[in-house]
Amino acid sequence: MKGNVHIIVVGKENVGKTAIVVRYLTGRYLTEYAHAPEMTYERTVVVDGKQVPLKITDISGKTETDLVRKVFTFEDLQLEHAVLAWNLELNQSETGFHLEARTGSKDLLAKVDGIVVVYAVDDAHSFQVAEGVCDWVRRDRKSATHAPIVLLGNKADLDHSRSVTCQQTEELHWRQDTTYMSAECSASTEHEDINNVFTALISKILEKRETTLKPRRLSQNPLGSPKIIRATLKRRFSVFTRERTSTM
Ligand SMILES: Nc1nc2c(ncn2[C@@H]2O[C@H](COP(=O)(O)OP(=O)(O)OP(=O)(O)O)[C@@H](O)[C@H]2O)c(=O)[nH]1
Repeated sequence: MKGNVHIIVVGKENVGKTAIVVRYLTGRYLTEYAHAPEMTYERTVVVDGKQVPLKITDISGKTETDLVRKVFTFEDLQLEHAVLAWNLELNQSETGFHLEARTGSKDLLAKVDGIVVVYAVDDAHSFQVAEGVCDWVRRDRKSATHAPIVLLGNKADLDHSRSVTCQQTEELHWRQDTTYMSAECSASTEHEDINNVFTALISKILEKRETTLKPRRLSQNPLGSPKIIRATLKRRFSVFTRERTSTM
């Protein structure tokens, strides 16, 4: 296969992004993970019988959120959510404070093939963040980069302390978007659900790639059906027929 498939995983801190990625790639679950602003993993996976070179970037949700909140009064809630999930950094210069994408998130967004937005089912705020991020991504991305999005509810094993219902995901207005999918999983107890999510996403990306690359099919008969050809010829030659008739 030519070119790798690049997927990014984003979401509020502590929702289990790293746990999901590690579970998918190694089948293992660890209780603690080293925190890095951004980690990229590269593997070859088999999807739809094809060897797919895969790149997954796990973006930490840890931000200087409190500091950011103190300095900025967010008029745009979606931006606030994007800040929470995209690891934006607050920088101070002579002219004041600036928000900057520490990981080049916005540039990354233009280049990725698929996005997994994670929330935890026991953390209602993480769901709001995820929803805001999906809206922000859909609004921000260029029309040419309609990367499929998966909204993934993790920690499904914590059903007893659930604060996000399945109905809430179903009610999202952008559900009609064909590039959007939603699912739930538990990185701590299950491998299969996570595997299915990534497989479905990669499959969708490959399908999208094939339709974009496929050359436009030429019509079987470029001139049209015999009936149309006969009608066109008749129209063209009717001038001569009329002329001949008038001289008679
Ligand atoms: N109960 C339960 N705990 C989980 C699950 N997945 C992850 N965790 C725990 O949640 C905590 C956070 O997991 P991480 O994978 O580090 O979360 P993250 O979203 O990558 O966090 P940041 O790097 O801070 O953005 C860890 O203590 C995990 O053990 C899950 O499915 N169920």
